[in-house]
Amino acid sequence: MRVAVLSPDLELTLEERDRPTPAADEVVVRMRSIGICGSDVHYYEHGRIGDYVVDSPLVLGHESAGEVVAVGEDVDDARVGERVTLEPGVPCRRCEHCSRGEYNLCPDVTFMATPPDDGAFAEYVAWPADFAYALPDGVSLDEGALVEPLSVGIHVARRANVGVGDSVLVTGCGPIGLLAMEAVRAAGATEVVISDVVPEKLTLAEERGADLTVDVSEEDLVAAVDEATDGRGVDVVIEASGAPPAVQSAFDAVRRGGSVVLVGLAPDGEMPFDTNEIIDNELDVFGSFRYRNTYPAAIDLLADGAVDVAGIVDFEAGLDDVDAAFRRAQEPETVKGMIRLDGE
Ligand SMILES: NC(=O)c1ccc[n+]([C@@H]2O[C@H](COP(=O)([O-])OP(=O)(O)OC[C@H]3O[C@@H](n4cnc5c(N)ncnc54)[C@H](O)[C@@H]3O)[C@@H](O)[C@H]2O)c1
Ligand SMILES: C[C@@H](O)[C@H](N)C(=O)O
Repeated sequence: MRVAVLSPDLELTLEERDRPTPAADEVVVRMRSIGICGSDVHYYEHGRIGDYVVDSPLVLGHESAGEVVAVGEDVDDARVGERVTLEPGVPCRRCEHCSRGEYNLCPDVTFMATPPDDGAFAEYVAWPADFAYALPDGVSLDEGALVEPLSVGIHVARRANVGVGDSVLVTGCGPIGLLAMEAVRAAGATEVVISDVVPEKLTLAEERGADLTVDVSEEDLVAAVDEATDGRGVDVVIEASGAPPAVQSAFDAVRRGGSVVLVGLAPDGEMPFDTNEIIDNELDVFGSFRYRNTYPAAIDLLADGAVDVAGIVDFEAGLDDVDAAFRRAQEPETVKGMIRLDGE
C-alpha cells in the first residue's frame, strides 16, 4: 500500500509498505478522507513541535475516516464495510488519568502523527476497534475526518461550561477557532465575536454566522468587544490563535467573573499576561488539551445537522499530490485541505 512519509530531512514522499493486519482488538480501515492539520504542517515545515522531534520517518495525519475492510478475532465481523472515523489518541487505559475518565491526559497515549507514532496518510490503517466510531448514513467521510478538530472545539466549550445565552469571543479563525464557534453555538451561545488578521478568514467566519468579526491588524479588539457589549465584556473568551497578543486581549475582553479558555499553543510556550487582572476580576482560566469522550457527541451533532464542518474545507487533493497539498496548506488564507483517496 502507499503511505506518505515525512523524513527527518523534511521530504514528504510516497512509499510502498505492507498492508497492516489487525491485532485481535483492531479493525483495518481503508482510508478515504484525511484532513491536513496545522500540526502536520508544522512538522512538515520545522520537523518538531516542542519536544516531539521527527528524528525517524513519520507518517503524518490524524483527522481520518474510511471504511472497515478487516477485523481482528475479538471484533464483530459485522463491522466489515462500516464507515468510521478514527479517534487518533489511544490511551493506556490503566493509569490514574484513564481511570478518572480524563484519558486525554494519559502520559502514555499513542497519538497519530506525533513522533514516534505514525498517522493516517496511508491507504490502510489498523486501529483499536473501540476508537473507530461508526458514521451514520447522513454523515460524509470528510465530515467524519473533521470530527477530530470539531472534538477540540467541543472540549473547549465543555471546559468553559458555555451555556444558553452566553456571549463568546473566539480569537483565531483557523479550523480550531471556527469549529469552536460551531461547538459554542451548539452549546447555546447566542453572541459570537471572532478575530483574526487574515481578511479572507474573517469573511468566512462571517458567512458561517459570526455576529461580529474583528481584524486585529486594523482594529482594537477590546474596544470592539466593549462597544458590542456596552462595556461589560463577553462571558467567555476562547483563545484559539496561539498569538501572544491575543492572550492579553482575552483577559481584557472577558467580563468580570467570566472564563478564558486557552487552546492555542504559543510558538515558544511563552504567553505574558497580567495575573492581577485574573485575581481582581475573579476570572476562571482553563487550559484545554485535545479532547475526551467527544466523538459520539460530535457525530450526533453532525447527524442532526447542528454543526457545519465541511464548509471549512477549501481544497481537496489525492494522496499522489500530498506534497503539493501541504505546500498549499501553508498559505495563510488556507483553512483546511483534505486528502481524498476516493477511487484510487
Ligand atoms: N490545545 C489543543 O488541544 C490544540 C489542538 C489543536 C490545535 N491547537 C492549537 O490551537 C491553535 C489554532 O489551531 P489551528 O489549527 O486553527 O491553527 P491556524 O494556524 O490554522 O489558525 C490560527 C489563526 O489565528 C490567526 N491569528 C494570528 N494572529 C492572531 C491574532 N493576534 N489574533 C487573532 N487571530 C490571529 C491566524 O491568522 C490563523 O487564522 C494553534 O496554536 C494550535 O497549535 C491546540
Ligand atoms: C489534538 C490535535 O488536533 C493536535 N493537533 C495535537 O496533536 O495535539
